[in-house]
Amino acid sequence: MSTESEGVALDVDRLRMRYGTVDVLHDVTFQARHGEVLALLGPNGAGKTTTIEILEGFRIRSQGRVAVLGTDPAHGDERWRARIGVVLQSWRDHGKWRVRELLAHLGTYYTAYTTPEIQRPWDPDELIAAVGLTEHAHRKLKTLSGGQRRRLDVAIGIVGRPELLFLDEPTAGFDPQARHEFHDLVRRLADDHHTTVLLTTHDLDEAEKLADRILVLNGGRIVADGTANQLARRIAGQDEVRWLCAGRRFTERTTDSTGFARDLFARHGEEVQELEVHRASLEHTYLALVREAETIQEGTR
Ligand SMILES: Nc1ncnc2c1ncn2[C@@H]1O[C@H](COP(=O)(O)OP(=O)(O)OP(=O)(O)O)[C@@H](O)[C@H]1O
Repeated sequence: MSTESEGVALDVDRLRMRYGTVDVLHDVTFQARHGEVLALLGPNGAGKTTTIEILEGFRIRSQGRVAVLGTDPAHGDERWRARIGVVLQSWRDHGKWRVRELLAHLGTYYTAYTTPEIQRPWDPDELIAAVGLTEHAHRKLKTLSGGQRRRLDVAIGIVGRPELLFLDEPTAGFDPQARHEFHDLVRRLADDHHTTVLLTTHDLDEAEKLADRILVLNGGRIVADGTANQLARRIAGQDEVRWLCAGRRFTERTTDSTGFARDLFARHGEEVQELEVHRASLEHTYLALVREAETIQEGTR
């Protein structure tokens, strides 16, 4: 049975990439299930864009096995490509086109790839509403602001209702409201449409808010893979649980705060008040993971 039929949308096994004589990806291995949102984090030059471009079929890997929706992206055909969405850095061409006109035009390409499960393309007016561009539907592209263009980039990436969406730093340049709306849109794509999403970002709050799982890439190696909670625990070890019971304040450290809280309520019921669970922030965790990986890599040089 193929991994795709087992619910795996992305399957990357010992992926290597070499530019000239320099290895920039070393045995990168991870999987994503259908409907999962994965954030790829890592310092500048870690290999995030290279990884994404290999998965998109835009770069040919040096070694390793890669399956994207069950297909090797180096040999993906048009039908495969129609199932993938890519949000590229800003769409600069077609300045004279209008927003709705361009989306309706690009959408026609996907009609042939409609399946019983997925009606392609996305209705242009619904799509424009989903990315918050309704007021600007009839504006020419060259008159859009940077943030509005970025929303359009996202709309172009999803017009074919992709089953898998790649987003490379999608919210760079967004104002807080646009960022918030974009986060809602990505969560809706994953939750309601079962779209798998792989995004790169330098915004740790974004990763924490959006991602079901976080991968940290450093120096071309995956140095962590897990939920924000799991990563925090790996570094900080334990959560701190605080609560008030019969007028007294308590603090306890635990590796299983959910189980701890369940027991607490089972034992003390409504006497438990003001329950708080604190864990290391993702920023703290991320910096510690990158530092830890750099120490190990220096030791092996
Ligand atoms: N075409 C290329 N030829 C040679 N080296 C390259 C090429 N593209 C990328 N690299 C190198 O590969 C490494 C990984 O680059 P990549 O762009 O994948 O990193 P990144 O994690 O996306 O970085 P950033 O956060 O800065 O976007 C870097 O050392 C970069 O200099």
